[in-house]
Amino acid sequence: MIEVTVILICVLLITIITFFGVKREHYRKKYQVFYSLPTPSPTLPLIGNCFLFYKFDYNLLKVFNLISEQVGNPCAINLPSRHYFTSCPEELKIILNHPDALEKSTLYDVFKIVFGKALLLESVPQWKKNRKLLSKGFNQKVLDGFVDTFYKISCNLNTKLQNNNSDLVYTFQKNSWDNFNENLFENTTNSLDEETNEFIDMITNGQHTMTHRVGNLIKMNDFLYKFTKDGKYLEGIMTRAKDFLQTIIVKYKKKSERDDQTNIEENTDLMKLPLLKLILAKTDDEYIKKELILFAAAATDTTAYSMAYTCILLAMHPAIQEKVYKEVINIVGKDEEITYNILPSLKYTEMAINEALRLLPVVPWIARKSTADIDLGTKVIPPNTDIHCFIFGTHRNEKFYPDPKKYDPDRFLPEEVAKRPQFAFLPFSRGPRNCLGWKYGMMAMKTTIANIVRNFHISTKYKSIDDMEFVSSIVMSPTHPLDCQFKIRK
Ligand code: HEM
Repeated sequence: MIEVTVILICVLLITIITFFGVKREHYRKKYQVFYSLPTPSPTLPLIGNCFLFYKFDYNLLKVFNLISEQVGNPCAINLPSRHYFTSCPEELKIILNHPDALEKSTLYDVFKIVFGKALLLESVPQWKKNRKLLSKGFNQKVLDGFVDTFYKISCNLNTKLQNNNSDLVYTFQKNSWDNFNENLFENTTNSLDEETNEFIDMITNGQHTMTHRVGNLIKMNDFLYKFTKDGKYLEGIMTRAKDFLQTIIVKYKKKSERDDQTNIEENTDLMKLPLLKLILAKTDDEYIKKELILFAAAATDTTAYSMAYTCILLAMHPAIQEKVYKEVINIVGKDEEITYNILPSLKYTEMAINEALRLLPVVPWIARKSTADIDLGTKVIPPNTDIHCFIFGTHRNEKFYPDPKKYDPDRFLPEEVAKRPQFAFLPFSRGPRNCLGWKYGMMAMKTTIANIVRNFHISTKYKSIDDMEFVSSIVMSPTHPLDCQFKIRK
């Protein structure tokens, strides 16, 4: 009897070992290329390549540029689990369109403290529902209705730029904040007339504080983080931000009590429905505030930095600036209002902005997570792998952009665009989970830049983009005030 039991146990053990052996071999073969990708060295026990974040003081741009240059691209990074890193347009096309790469990377978990269940980080099933609903706040009719505000506020901006003593980026942040409040919160702010703005400061400081969690194993732990100085600081910011939003919500609710009570969720033919109304239709108070914070942050910083970079690049290239000026004068005139129907005709202005977004992409990096195999043709990425899409690297690849550091809007002539892979240009990301506000951003930037250029000669001391230095957390910002002068055109 004992002998039979021993034989049975042996057979069972051999079966189990063979089963796992075959499975392991199958796994190894399937993901062989992925597991043999080069990684930055050294890879340290427990922390892998996380030390790179400390080494470069959490400047993600420096870390990713170093990896690109030294290891090559695509490659893998150990953070401490194995992450995939690419800036190759053909791969980005597969990844960003893939239904199993719509989840956000676990690295973004550090931002959940602020954005929580908001659209940017929400997991896929709920994200799909929310995205469908909130997209209604950005249909073309709604966006066209925003342009008179963009124009009005850009006129106020011009009066400030004449004697601009404050930081260029800060001035543009105030401009974007006023745009955003009036268009999307139905709340008039005059931050351009104020010295400082608390909410903008919170967005800037909060973002840097959150990024310092990436790669820090203690700070990445939510429980421990609460007891750190940064954790307490961030909690303070959140309380103040929520108080601010509460006043907007109360104001809006009072106003809408007087309006007719439309059932927003069921109404499918909404021509002009502000984003705030769509978000407030939800019942979860915590969700509402985090979604509002996300939109405020997403809309303010991104467009502000991009407009500041466009101005600097135009200042560095007077001939290009003159071409934009001539287009605006020919199409709009010197003093006429810039209206929504004119915007599509400002083609060269758009090319100049696109080229600025290519050269200095305000969001230089995004990260997703695979929920199943992602077959890239040359390799298969396993499920549960973090995937880093290094947009900055794509935009500076000389294969698609010869002399990549040169500012040349003609790269965006239709015939030039047609020569490149579509995913070689992705400042707003691409695919179903791209930037929801990209059209809003482009329309705001076109109106504002056109109105600036027709009124000012812009100049700067910089001769090349290498005269400036940038740091990247979520958005890429300069490490110093930007030098830029605005002299009124006679
Ligand atoms: C120059 C301006 C802007 C740039 C370069 C930009 C860029 C981006 C990028 C790269 C993403 C990440 C997409 C991904 O993970 O694949 C994103 C997401 C997002 N952006 Fe923007 N953005 C800009 C302006 C705006 C504006 C003006 C708004 C709102 C009014 C906005 C709202 C959002 C939202 C809600 C998401 C999350 C989308 C989702 O996960 O479904 N963005 N943006």
